[in-house]
Amino acid sequence: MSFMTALRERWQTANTLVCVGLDPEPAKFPARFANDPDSVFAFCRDIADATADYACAFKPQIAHFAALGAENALERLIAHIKSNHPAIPVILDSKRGDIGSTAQHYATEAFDRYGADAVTANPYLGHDALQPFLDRADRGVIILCRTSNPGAGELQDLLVAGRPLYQHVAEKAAVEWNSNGNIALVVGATWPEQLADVRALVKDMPLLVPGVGAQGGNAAAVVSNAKSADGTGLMISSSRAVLYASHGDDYAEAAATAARALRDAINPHR
Ligand SMILES: O=c1ccn([C@@H]2O[C@H](COP(=O)(O)O)[C@@H](O)[C@H]2O)c(=O)[nH]1
Repeated sequence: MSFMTALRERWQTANTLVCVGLDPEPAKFPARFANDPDSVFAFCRDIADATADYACAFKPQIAHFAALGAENALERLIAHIKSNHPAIPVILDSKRGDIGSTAQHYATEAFDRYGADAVTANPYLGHDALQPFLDRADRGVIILCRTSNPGAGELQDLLVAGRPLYQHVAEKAAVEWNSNGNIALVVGATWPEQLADVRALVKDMPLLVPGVGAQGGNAAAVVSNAKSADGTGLMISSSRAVLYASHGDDYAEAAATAARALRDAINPHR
């Protein structure tokens, strides 16, 4: 099943728009993991299992694994999710972008090495650099459009032909680049007005929306401004606020409670 079909099915059957981010930081793990050489895998597995009922997608962030030399843990984590939660698509957040011949290797890394259903990608190099990802029609390509960080507007809001650059990205993604129907966009929860602008440009295209929780974005405003016509269209992603809801032995239950609370904050506004 393609990423887009799996995502749409998951939105409907699980009634959730929550994407659970998997960003391991061993210094924040509960004490019980202190002497566990496999703590990165074990902690993320426990969080995924505890939050699965509330997740429309999981989003491991590759730098959090690579910085620890824990790529093997990432491979096993994605394999675990696919075996135990096969209805929940996995987004590899790696924000890749390079010339086409190299991008081909990044596509192989994301989709074949790690087995991700979707990958985040940087559009700055242009269409040809995205093509190796876009060619994998069964996988999702989630393109950075208006990121959640404080400095996002420095380049993304620059006026080009009278409109901010991020709107050109949204329009090209929707009109020129999406021949396989496998594109989604990243727009930060911290920018509700820009979310509304992007939604108006891309119709029902899915949006990955990081920035609720630790970055302070308002989930209700995200949904009101950016839901699609049928009240879905969003993967509202939270990492630290879910992962580290408790540093004690109740870490998994606390993560489940945080994910459920986010779902319940979202759904009344759909
Ligand atoms: O614009 C963007 C794009 C990606 N991210 C990633 O999402 C999570 C956010 O983590 P929180 O702990 O929920 O703040 C993280 O992996 C980022 O790399 C983003 O924040 N903004």
